[in-house]
Amino acid sequence: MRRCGAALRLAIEGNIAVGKSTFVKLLGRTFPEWHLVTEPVAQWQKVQAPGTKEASSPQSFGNLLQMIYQEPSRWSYTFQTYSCMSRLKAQLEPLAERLLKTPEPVQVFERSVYSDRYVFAKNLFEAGHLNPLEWTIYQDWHTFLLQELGDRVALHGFLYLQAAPEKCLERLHRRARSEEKGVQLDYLQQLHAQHESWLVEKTTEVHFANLRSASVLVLDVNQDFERDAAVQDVLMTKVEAFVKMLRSEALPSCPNPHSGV
Ligand SMILES: Nc1ncnc2c1ncn2[C@@H]1O[C@H](COP(=O)(O)OP(=O)(O)OP(=O)(O)O)[C@@H](O)[C@H]1O
Ligand SMILES: Nc1nc(=O)c2ncn([C@H]3C[C@H](O)[C@@H](CO)O3)c2[nH]1
Repeated sequence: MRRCGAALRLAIEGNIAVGKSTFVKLLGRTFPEWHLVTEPVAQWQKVQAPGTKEASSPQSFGNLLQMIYQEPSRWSYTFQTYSCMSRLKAQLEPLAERLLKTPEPVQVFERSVYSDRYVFAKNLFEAGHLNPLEWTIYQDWHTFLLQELGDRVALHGFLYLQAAPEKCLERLHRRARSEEKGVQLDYLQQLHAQHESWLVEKTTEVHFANLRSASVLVLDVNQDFERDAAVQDVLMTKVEAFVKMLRSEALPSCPNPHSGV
């Protein structure tokens, strides 16, 4: 159970190009006091030695995102170790000073150590790009690390942005990220099915009790919310109600600092 003053922790999940980054920006405008953590794509596009800053060491070891799309069987295991580690680091970052002063802090992560396994790595294994030995090793360290870290990496809820794979492909083409130019509809259909099994149908076997009990808010984002204030309002109202519900569930005995009592 969450202590009074501890942050409520959420992750945004959804298919490639469904609009997560766009949604994060909208959350930032609507709830400026929330702490939002974007997916570290730039880090995957330019892998550098740990502890080096671009100014001090311009050496990059390569674009891992491009490598996995070009040669998935060669690079899937490497990618999933790196993506999961970067997500773990983000989820373990201590609360920013600014958030410590907020009465009801909220942290929102773009994807999580859970989608790393139950969407992407699982899909790569089922597609034959992770071999059984690699998948076994990945799952072994993933379970071990997350069980050891316990509540430190636990999330209270998920905001699942749901849209048809065809819509995601349309947006992916519009965004035109060079590494993704070979992405086909069938890959987005596979990832859509993984999200649905995990977050909606709940048929994916998960290995963490706190993950099973986390709530999921499904948000239909087929409609264009980028340029439509009314659609944005509907989405933000749902998020606000979800957060309120999670707070009352996780903190039944904490006084509400906004209630004036
Ligand atoms: N609801 C929407 N309607 C129309 N276009 C959208 C919508 N949301 C996002 N877009 C557009 O779709 C493209 C992809 O959006 P975005 O980069 O936010 O996706 P993402 O889910 O963060 O992608 P990734 O999975 O690669 O991190 C962008 O060009 C964005 O402007
Ligand atoms: N293989 C694989 N595993 C992941 O955990 C993962 N997370 C994100 N991505 C890809 C999707 C977008 O192209 C791009 C930005 O989201 O990175 C991933 N690919």
